[in-house]
Amino acid sequence: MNLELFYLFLSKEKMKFTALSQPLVPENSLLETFAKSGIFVSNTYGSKKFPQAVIIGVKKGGTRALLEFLRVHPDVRAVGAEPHFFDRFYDKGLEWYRNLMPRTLDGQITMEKTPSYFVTKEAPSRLCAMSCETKLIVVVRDPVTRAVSDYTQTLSKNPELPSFQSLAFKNVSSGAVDTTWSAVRIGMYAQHLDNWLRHFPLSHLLFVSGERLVSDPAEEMGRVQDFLGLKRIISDKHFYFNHTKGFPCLKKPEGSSRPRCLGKSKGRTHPRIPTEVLHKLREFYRPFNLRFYQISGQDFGWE
Ligand SMILES: Nc1ncnc2c1ncn2[C@@H]1O[C@H](COP(=O)(O)OS(=O)(=O)O)[C@@H](OP(=O)(O)O)[C@H]1O
Repeated sequence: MNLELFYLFLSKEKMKFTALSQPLVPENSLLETFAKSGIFVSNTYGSKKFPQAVIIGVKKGGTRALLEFLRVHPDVRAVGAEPHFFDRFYDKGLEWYRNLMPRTLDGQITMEKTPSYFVTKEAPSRLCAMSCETKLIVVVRDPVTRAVSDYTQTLSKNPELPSFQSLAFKNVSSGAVDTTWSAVRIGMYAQHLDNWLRHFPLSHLLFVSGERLVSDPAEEMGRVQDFLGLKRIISDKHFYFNHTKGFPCLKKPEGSSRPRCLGKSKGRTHPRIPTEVLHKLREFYRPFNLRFYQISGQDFGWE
């Protein structure tokens, strides 16, 4: 096989391969197949590129689900773990960051997700210093539910944690919300968005509804694929609703024995929070939500 033909074959095979089972089968398996068949291949196809699209937030919005669903697409390659480059590891330098990326062939998009970028003051200017052309995706979710989800995660690591209401309010009876608590602060989306819009035009941002990602993943994934300039490949036929999990999961990829739901840390049972506490928090968020709808041009329908 001449080299050009071989790369074409490799690229086509890889497309099929990533579409069906990317997260379950190590990418080296394809190369092993070639090795077994006597064809020598070094693990250097494609190249490591800076991400052209980044899922920047929000924490507990549904960012893992979005990334895993996107990875079904043959033209998307993504880092599995969160790199935290633009918040924690910026001093390691851009080459360090690029090296974390998977190799991509021409036409494939490199992606990563780190939900804390959305609330990191320095992240927009740093990301723009890499490339102001980067497409940014934000998965947003009702900030009250998001705060409870955030609290649930911390509680799962520290069962001695004080109650939700004692953390959310400076004074529960006066209803003064403690905006220094990160679980509250992250949900003030409009404020964080202002910071991003100082560096990126609104057209570079896509807001994904965390609620619709659960109720109608195919529809939401359609919007995401359009925004990324990808062919609409991920569709209804990739999802089924798993009633035990209470969430949509990916159907069994070919060659795998099981369908794929996200792990136990996604879709935790939330503790019961008193209704009046949730009500007070809803009132607090209302003006922020309205401003967020105005800026983004989308009404997410949170009460
Ligand atoms: N398909 C599917 N399966 C499981 N979970 C799903 C799914 N789609 C969205 N979600 C919601 O994602 C919430 C976790 O959000 P993130 O992945 O952004 O969390 S994290 O910031 O990365 O920790 C997680 O929050 P909790 O329910 O509070 O655990 C889920 O509600």
